[in-house]
Amino acid sequence: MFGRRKSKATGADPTRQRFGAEVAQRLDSDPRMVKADMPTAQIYHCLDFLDTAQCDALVAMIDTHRRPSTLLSEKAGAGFRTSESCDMARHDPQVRPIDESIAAALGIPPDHGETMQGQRYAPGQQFRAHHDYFHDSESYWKAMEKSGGQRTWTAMIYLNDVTEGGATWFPQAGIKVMPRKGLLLTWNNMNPDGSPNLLTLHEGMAVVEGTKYIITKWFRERPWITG
Ligand SMILES: O=C(O)CCC(=O)C(=O)O
Ligand SMILES: [Fe+2]
Repeated sequence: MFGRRKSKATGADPTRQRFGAEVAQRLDSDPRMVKADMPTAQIYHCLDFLDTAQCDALVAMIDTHRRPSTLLSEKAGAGFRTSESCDMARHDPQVRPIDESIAAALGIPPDHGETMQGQRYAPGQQFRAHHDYFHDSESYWKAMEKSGGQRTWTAMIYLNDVTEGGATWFPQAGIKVMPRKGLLLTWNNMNPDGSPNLLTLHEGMAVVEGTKYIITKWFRERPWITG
């Protein structure tokens, strides 16, 4: 009689609240994980999450497949995301165990993860300040709602050391993370009540010298359907 209620990208949400709490509990109980000391956002890191050989193998794949990065939003202008990226083949024997180990560290079923993204930044390239969660106001939301819904946690791994620049900066949470080979950085894009956390605004700062390679995983609130 009332039709199906469409879920929204924003506002408090019990599913996202539970999701956030369960992942935080998992990370808190893992001695490898270090929690950033701040009340405003849930941000963790883990040194040497990947070893040198794993990082080098992913870098080689990114170099083979890279193409100019794209954006979901139609509102961002030129220069917003100037890096190169690629999808990392999910079932590749070198990718799959890494994909699964990230999901296991967060305690999220692997099918909630979007395809792992590889990214490469040459000097001067950057990803300007953005949120990883989806906005209701954007035209992409309808499609995203059907393919697993909101993005909850992000996990990133730096695949090399960068000579200068290339930090991941959260200007509102007040934290800047320098690239370090093998380091995993992960954060909850939601608040404890399941609403989007505006303070997770972050930027991939321009590389000054060297080249920056990372992989990124975005985890949805429901299984991500590849269509
Ligand atoms: O390059 C970085 O440090 C940040 C990357 C990022 O924000 C993303 O992939 O969503
Ligand atoms: Fe991001």
